[in-house]
Amino acid sequence: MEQYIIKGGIPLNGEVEIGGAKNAALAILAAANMTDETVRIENLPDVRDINALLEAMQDIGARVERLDRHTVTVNGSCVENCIVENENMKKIRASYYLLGALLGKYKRAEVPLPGGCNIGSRPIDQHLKGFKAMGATTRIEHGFIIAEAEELHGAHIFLDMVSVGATINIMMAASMAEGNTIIENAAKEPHVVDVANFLNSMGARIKGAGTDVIRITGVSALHKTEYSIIPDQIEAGTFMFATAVTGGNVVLQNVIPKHLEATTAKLLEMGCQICEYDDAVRVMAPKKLQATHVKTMPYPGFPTDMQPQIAVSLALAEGTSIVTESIFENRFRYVDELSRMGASVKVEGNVAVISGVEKFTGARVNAPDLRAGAALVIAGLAAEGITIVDDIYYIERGYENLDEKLRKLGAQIEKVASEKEIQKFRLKVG
Ligand SMILES: CC(=O)N[C@H]1[C@@H](OP(=O)(O)OP(=O)(O)OC[C@H]2O[C@@H](n3ccc(=O)[nH]c3=O)[C@H](O)[C@@H]2O)O[C@H](CO)[C@@H](O)[C@@H]1O
Ligand SMILES: C=C(OP(=O)(O)O)C(=O)O
Repeated sequence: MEQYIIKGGIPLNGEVEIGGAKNAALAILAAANMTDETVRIENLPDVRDINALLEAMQDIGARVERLDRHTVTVNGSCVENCIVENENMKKIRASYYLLGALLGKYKRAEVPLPGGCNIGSRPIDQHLKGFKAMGATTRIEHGFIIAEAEELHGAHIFLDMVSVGATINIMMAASMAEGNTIIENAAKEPHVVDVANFLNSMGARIKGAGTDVIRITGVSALHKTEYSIIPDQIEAGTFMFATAVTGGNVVLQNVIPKHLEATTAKLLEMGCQICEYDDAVRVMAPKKLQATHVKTMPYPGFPTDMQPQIAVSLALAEGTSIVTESIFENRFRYVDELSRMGASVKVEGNVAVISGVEKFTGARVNAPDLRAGAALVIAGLAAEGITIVDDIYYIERGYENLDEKLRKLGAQIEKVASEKEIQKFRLKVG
């Protein structure tokens, strides 16, 4: 089991390159199986979830070629059966995108019930409701969701809540259904738009992605394309809070500043200065962060995937902050770990009341999930002394070379795998 070991207290400084968006890339890879022609995908993050999905696609017969670390070609013409048995697909959330993609193309899909971060109950009833409205039957047997249809037809679908996964899944299946589909109360996240742009570049006819009404006219076949994935707004936001909390000054390259607006607005309220360029942003931290309140919301609101990172930063701000988590019911599991480092946070239901403290002190903590894990790394960067973050497997689901990127910004952080390596780090940093 690997850990991150961090000697905190160093302001981050310099430039960091942000990778492609995991949550866009996962859906785009699944959608790449919807044509018999070869699709080239660039700016793919090299993270565990992506590699697990690529492996599962190969298991069902897709031909995947890695041209370089961030570029693949996918050819789905050899997909032999639509039964996804790969064990890892139980663990990741985005395996559900194979349902929409395979159902759209082959009118049949069998996929394990998805996993992902343990941040709430995470039902997929809206995905299934959409498929049913398009003429599919769905059932759950032996841990698999089976969706099949004689033929898929367009439908008018109202989502009961704003769901990124359901919006994208329905959009994929509807791209190859007969006739017109309308998705109302659709998610507007940048990755919904990215997946729509990708499908359109393959010949799909999707309009309105990025608004809450998406209209899709089904086509009978999709064709080859070359596509570059958008930058990861959550990776970018994570580095922005890491900069803020360490009192640093960092330029993030390869970002779309518009996608970061909710994060930027909060950092400004907390006293940071932000400069926006065409495809970069600079974050300059103040001497002391100020408290603020935040509520997670679907895009363009403040992202739930950034909630632990802002909460950790507020725990070191001057004053009392209120963080309300309105998307997932179990996304404060990191708070006990943070308390070990000296944070003062009281959680009641979906609200955390955070009284800023003067400093954190390093401790050994567990990453309970992906973003909470990243947030604990941020806490370690700011803490006095040494922090060890266990279970970094979760963090690596969604961050490529987090330790390396932080080291380039001056942080003292290393990935270690044994007590011996931990001791070596302690001796090195003094
Ligand atoms: C792989 C991926 O892209 N994961 C992202 C995706 O997850 P995911 O697609 O699971 O999140 P959704 O947007 O679907 O979930 C939003 C809310 O709707 C509920 N819901 C959703 C679908 C459904 O059928 N029924 C239902 O009740 C969920 O429990 C949650 O409370 O969007 C989340 C919200 O931005 C992000 O935190 C995740 O990082
Ligand atoms: C919650 C997340 O991922 P997943 O939906 O894959 O669990 C995330 O990316 O923060």
